[in-house]
Amino acid sequence: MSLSITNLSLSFDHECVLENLSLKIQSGEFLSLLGESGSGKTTLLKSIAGLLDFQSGHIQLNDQDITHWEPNKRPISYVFQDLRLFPHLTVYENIAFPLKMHKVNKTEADRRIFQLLDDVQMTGFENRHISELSGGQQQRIALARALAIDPQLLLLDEPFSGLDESLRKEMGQLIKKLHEEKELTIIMVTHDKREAIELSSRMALLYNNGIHQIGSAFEMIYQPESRYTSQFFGGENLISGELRNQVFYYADQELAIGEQNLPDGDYLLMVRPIHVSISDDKKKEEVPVFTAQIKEVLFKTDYIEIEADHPDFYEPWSVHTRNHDFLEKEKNEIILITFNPEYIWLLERK
Ligand SMILES: Nc1ncnc2c1ncn2[C@@H]1O[C@H](COP(=O)(O)OP(=O)(O)OP(=O)(O)O)[C@@H](O)[C@H]1O
Repeated sequence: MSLSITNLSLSFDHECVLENLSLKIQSGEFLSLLGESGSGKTTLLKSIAGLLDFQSGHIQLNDQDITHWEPNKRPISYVFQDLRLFPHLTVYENIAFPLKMHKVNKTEADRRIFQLLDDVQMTGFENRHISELSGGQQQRIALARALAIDPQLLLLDEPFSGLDESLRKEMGQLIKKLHEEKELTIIMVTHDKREAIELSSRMALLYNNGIHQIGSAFEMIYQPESRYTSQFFGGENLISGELRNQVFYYADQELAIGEQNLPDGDYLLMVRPIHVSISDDKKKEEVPVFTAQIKEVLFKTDYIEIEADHPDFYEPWSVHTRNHDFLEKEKNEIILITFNPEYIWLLERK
């Protein structure tokens, strides 16, 4: 099932939240919606589900315009952040609820419920009350209930919030498995970038009442269209310079720019920390080498992060190393840092 949103605009009390937002997703896609708090992620999800009235715009599923359809007539399921399970009903009754609404007969309902319990690894829990389940188990039941009507589109609003890290991982794997097995189309709101990167096929970043950038994890992280996207995905190292005839001039060095075809002008060169390293010596093959001053040495779980500055850096750079000797380094000490010129990206300097 493909989804197409065209020029969606929505305001609350004259406060614009979404403006002329358009989005297309293909059947079987898994899209993550990311953005700062208040950027409109839940509002977009609820608009798709028909739970909010919007001022203008159209929503199509395949080629059918569903803009004015009642929420319960849409082949869409929504898993709310607070799950909204019925606490006084059993697991069985919770999953049976949407099936009753859709007038599915008892034999077929039983078949689906027991299959779903198996799918979410909750076989044997059918007679438990919701209050007798852990947070993670409740999430699984909410997911099973959402899948009961065999939706063509599954909307997940921060489905793993409130779970500890190992349960988050487990739930993530479960959703990924169900996505693949059932060929579901999924849109998931999340605050967790790593989760979005690991689970979804594309990501959309909401900003300024619309989709600021949409693309694969690689595009969002290594080929951001703006400083906003690059900052959102963190860890940017920037140096100012000028592009002339596909050659970038910065500090006292120059670099041929291959992949990006940009007009001449002022740009920021971006390098992700993974492609920046500490150089022991000024070796010939390491062309870009900077003499930088240590600002901070931070112990991270699996690596050491060094913040180092140079007069031409936009802000201090973040350099990661696994060499524990660097824990002994003091502030203001000088180190040589280099980067891999194959993994650079130019951003407009605004
Ligand atoms: N029912 C409502 N009435 C008035 N304003 C609302 C309503 N629902 C949301 N808003 C406002 O719309 C904006 C977008 O809210 P929304 O919940 O979509 O953001 P979000 O990106 O999902 O945020 P978060 O990440 O914090 O969940 C916010 O400024 C919010 O205060």
